Amino acid sequence: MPDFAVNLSMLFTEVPLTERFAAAAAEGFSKVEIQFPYELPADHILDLLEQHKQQLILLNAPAGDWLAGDRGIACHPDRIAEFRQGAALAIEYADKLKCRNINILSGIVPENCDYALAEKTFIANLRFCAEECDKAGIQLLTEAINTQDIPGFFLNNSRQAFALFEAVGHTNIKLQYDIYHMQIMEGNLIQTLRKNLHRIGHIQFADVPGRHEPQTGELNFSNIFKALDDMGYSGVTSLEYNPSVSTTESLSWLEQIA
Ligand SMILES: O=C(O)[C@@H](O)C(=O)CO
Ligand SMILES: [Mg+2]
Repeated sequence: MPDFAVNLSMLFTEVPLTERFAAAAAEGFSKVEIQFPYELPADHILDLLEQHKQQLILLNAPAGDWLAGDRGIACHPDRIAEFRQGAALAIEYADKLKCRNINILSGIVPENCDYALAEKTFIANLRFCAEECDKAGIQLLTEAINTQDIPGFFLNNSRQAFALFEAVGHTNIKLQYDIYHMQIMEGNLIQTLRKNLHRIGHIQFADVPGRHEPQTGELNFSNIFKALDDMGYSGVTSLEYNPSVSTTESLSWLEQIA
């Protein structure tokens, strides 16, 4: 079975972020991820991780002004300085929290922005971060996100990601493969994972449709997890779904299929 982690930004939201570490530990999770940890000082998060003997395995770099509609700014030509400042903050948090993976969100292509310029900006920002993360011993990731949930999101399928990696030309960049987004955008999950495992650094999942826990939609997670084992995937696989019931109740699939 995969090495599971739980996303504390989407699960255990019944309680404030500071209490989710304990809630996750009570359900047996020793690995956690947080999309945007910046609302808490890194020292506070470190205390919580140590208290609950947990490892933070992933955080996102700041993604602009989420409430104003930003979903990342790495492809925004006019915000390169802001993006790089955010990347530095992400590395500072990751360093302090001993977190070995940072995810960069490309963002939505800005209105009236030439697509080629957005692509060029994203490539340059990924190259810059790949190098900065490399120096800090951190794996840089970027995630493809479906365009139903986020219309206009620049990076939205695996083929596009792998072509971009060629253009970036740095070894320290891998795909954060989110099974939920990829089922919506391209399907063919197991074959894509198997063929590209060497370029995939982290996996997340939710069922489709609805983005809820396994067994609520169309995906056969029992087969997917078995295939990941069979292909030798040794990374972490994270629960990143909106529970359709309470978080604790939503975990019943773990006993049934995992
Ligand atoms: O899939 C997602 O939505 C996340 O992994 C994420 O980081 C966007 O904030
Ligand atoms: Mg995801």
